[in-house]
Amino acid sequence: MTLSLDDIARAPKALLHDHLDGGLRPQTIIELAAEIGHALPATDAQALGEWFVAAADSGSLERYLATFSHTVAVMQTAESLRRVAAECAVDLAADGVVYAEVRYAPEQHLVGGLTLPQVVEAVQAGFAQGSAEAATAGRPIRVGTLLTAMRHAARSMEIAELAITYRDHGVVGFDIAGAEAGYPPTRHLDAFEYLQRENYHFTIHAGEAFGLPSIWQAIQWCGADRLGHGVRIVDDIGPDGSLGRLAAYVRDKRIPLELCPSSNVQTGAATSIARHPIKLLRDLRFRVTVNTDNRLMSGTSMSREMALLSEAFGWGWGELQWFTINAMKSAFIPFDERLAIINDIIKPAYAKLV
Ligand SMILES: O=c1[nH]cnc2c1ncn2[C@H]1C[C@H](O)[C@@H](CO)O1
Ligand SMILES: [Zn+2]
Repeated sequence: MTLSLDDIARAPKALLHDHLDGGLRPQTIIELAAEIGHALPATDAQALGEWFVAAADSGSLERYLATFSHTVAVMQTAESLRRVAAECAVDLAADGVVYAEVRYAPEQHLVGGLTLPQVVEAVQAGFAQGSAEAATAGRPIRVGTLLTAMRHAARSMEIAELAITYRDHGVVGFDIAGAEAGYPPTRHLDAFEYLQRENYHFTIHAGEAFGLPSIWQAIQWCGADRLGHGVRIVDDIGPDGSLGRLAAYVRDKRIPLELCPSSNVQTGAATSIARHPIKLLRDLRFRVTVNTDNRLMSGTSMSREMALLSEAFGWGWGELQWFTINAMKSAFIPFDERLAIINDIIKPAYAKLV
């Protein structure tokens, strides 16, 4: 059975890996760019949306990341950050996402003179506003934020401290992102060690553009709770399904993989949705989650990612519920709050659908 996009949009979903600066509405980019005189590659919303997808469809993570210069450019004031975050919450909720962790790199939003705390507070205000609007519209959503440090830069300790400062104000975790090759996670070991001493949670983009050494460092040196992508863990799985030591560790410890199917095809981490390692990883019962990464650059949504997988692998409500509960189990909010979302929202809704 293949599920339709509309059916899937009605089901509750949980999203752990979505970038704030990778999910703007094209029309919002156009309006914000006009206010500051930023030149865009297209001036009509439809054409701009298509430009992002085509430009990100490059086969290389570095070229994919180059498209963010336009979104980051229009997110340099408190008002623009607030607006983008509010719209993000509204859009995710309208797509049936009931729990989301949205990440962004505060250090990339200082060009207009904001301080790091001002950036965080503007984004938090936007999520509060957007979540309230979504609840009023009958689509309640809970949004937690992850603060990302850019792996080529040298501000990870500062960003880790920022995350701790705002841990009781909606910031639920930390991450590093950016070009992976040449920037191993161990460059930021001091930040990860600090966060561990603070009993905090973090994920690391690893195993996307670079393979097993990156995943191994993220887990065994840095202590990552989850892997951003982690898709290249398949390099440690034999043709007969036998697991190497690292793959076995990841599965045994139930380390969540934040898989992002469409993004992986665009950056060359997977050759197609139909050949995406998510099928093998699910069959082997890794802790697999489904994510959007960058809705603008992939022209996608959480429901669309699920629909693509349903079409490619014949997955139905049973599999979708499994992915959704996996994501909720792996969220960075407290255990009792995760359990409440699973038991009060997700399970009753899927019980009706299955
Ligand atoms: O998939 C990704 N891999 C590595 N870095 C990424 C990915 N998607 C977005 N980023 C970067 C670009 C953004 O500006 C930054 C913060 O969200 O994170
Ligand atoms: Zn990402």
